[in-house]
Amino acid sequence: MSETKKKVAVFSAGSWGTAFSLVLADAGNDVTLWARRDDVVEAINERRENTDYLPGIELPPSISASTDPEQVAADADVVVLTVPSQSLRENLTAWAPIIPEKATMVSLMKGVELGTLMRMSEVIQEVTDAAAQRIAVISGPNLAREIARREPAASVVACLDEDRAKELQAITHGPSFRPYTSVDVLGCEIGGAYKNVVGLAVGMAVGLGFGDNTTASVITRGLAETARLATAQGANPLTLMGLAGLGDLVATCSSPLSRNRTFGERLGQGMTTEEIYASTSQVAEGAKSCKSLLALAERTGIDAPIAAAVDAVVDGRMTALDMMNSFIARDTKAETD
Ligand SMILES: NC(=O)C1=CN([C@@H]2O[C@H](COP(=O)(O)OP(=O)(O)OC[C@H]3O[C@@H](n4cnc5c(N)ncnc54)[C@H](OP(=O)(O)O)[C@@H]3O)[C@@H](O)[C@H]2O)C=CC1
Ligand SMILES: O=C(CO)COP(=O)(O)O
Repeated sequence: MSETKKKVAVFSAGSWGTAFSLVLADAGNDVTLWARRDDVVEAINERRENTDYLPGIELPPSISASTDPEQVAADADVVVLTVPSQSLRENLTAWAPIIPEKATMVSLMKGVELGTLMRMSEVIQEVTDAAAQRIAVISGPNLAREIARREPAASVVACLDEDRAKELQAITHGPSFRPYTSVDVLGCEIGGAYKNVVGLAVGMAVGLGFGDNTTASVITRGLAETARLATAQGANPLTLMGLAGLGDLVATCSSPLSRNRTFGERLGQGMTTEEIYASTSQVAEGAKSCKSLLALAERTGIDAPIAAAVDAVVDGRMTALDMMNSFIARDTKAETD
């Protein structure tokens, strides 16, 4: 449990921002949530519930919300960022001037920026001009709804500054949430972004009606692909075997709560990407990040057959069934397990 109460600003009040606010509140901190819509702020402050994203979950008085970023960021010790990956740069450009200079910035996002191929911590560093040691990442098997229900879960707090990672560990450790520290920011971020792409592939297999042999094969080869890219970029291979790698991959690929797996399942059932976007506003980060991860793999000289095939299905250049067949076909460089 938190020894020192901190003031934490959380941008924004989607499913993970709200659930993570509960983690912070349970650990004894004061949390201010930024939401861009008045109705979300009113529901949180008046009804003590985020009816849009976490209906039925009561929010304690230590969590308040506002649409005013300046009010949210004022005097914050920690600023948590949890907007969709592809809008982070635009959002943070507006918020950078109001973030207190001493505050630790924490990314909860799992994606890689299109075009620049930057990880979220790199975008934060570039936009705010902060030292990399001031930026942390929290990533692990943390499906928002299960966290909000206080089901036990663990996660990784990664920061190049180990003392800062330990401080964040202390202020997030609560009755149902167990954070572990790491200095491997890169490994955690590649693990978090890649598992969404593998979750899409597994969802496609499920949507096509395939069983556990298929999904286990995709998960395992997906982990190999993730580890190949992450280690080539400089990550510790053990990170990919931990909570932010294998742990998150298993949670995402097994759970009907995962938006990426659900998105893949719909593709597997024959819906197009456009039809899926028209049917839901929920974020499936892997549908965008597969392109960035594929480009990152190409730039690094790494074979990434699952990311390539997922990208082709998302773009409508390949059917989900062809993707599964390409997975079995002997058309990649990898021959050993
Ligand atoms: N949900 C989960 O279980 C987990 C999610 N994550 C990661 O957290 C990040 C956020 O996901 P999550 O909370 O689930 O997403 P949600 O779809 O639940 O919420 C998205 C939030 O971002 C806001 N938003 C959407 N577009 C913009 C924009 N252009 N500018 C500013 N705000 C915007 C939404 O506001 P509005 O309601 O007004 O549209 C909403 O508050 C992702 O990177 C995801 O991978 C990580 C771990 C767990
Ligand atoms: O990152 C997550 C669980 O750790 C959430 O996964 P989805 O974004 O696929 O819902």
